[in-house]
Amino acid sequence: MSPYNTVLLDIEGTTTPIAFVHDCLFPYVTENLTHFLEENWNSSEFQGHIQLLREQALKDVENGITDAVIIPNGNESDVKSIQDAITNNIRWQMRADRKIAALKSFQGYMWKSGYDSGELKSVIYDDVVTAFKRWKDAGIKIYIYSSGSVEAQKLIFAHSDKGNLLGYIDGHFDTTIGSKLESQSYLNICNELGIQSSPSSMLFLSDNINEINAAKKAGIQTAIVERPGNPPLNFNNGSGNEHILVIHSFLEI
Ligand SMILES: CSCCC(=O)C(=O)COP(=O)(O)O
Ligand SMILES: [Mg+2]
Repeated sequence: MSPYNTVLLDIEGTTTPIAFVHDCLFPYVTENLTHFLEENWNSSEFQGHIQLLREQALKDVENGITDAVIIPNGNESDVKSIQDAITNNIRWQMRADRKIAALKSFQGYMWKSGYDSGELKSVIYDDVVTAFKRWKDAGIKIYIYSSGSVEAQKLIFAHSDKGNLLGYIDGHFDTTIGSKLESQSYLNICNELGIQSSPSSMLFLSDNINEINAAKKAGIQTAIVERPGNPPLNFNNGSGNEHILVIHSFLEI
């Protein structure tokens, strides 16, 4: 690996166990949804999130996604029918684990209540904190790029089992900069950070081979992170992935 002065980190499967996301964060949304909709119905912030979900559902239908759940507006339907449609829409998107900005920002908005009440506390791998300290001591900048919304990312690092880690992080990116599966998104991040002429000065760590390949194509250095509970990598000869550096802890870098 060549020297790097910026790291870009995925969250789920990389800094945080997939199990925390699927066994704690996602059930928090599905189990509390009905009550949350009733409690927050008159909040303008809440209605802003619902409007994003409504617009996304219309785009989904336009794009031929036949099982998309349309959310009517107040002129078209009564409150109970709208709430049922929102519930069905969110449950459908979460079953499919969609990495769509409207869903992700709604989830982040709901998780805030869970972190504030103490019901949620995130899990960050031990080596991540040690690596954060080492990188900071070496003057290396730390950025996050996750499908989770920026708000949700900040909550994960602020309310972790290792304490508030936000002070280590120089900035956050979510899919509003582009899909994690497209090289252009990584170039956009380099542009934002003013390192477009030297993308190889950045190291991207993720558990997802398709994200790693997209970042590599943009000229960024990469390593794939294999954590307990992540799906097996199965890099067979001929897959084209044999040369990708596999790590099990950030301290191997
Ligand atoms: C950071 S919010 C919780 C995780 C989440 O919803 C998600 O989609 C994370 O995906 P990642 O890109 O970090 O693998
Ligand atoms: Mg991930």
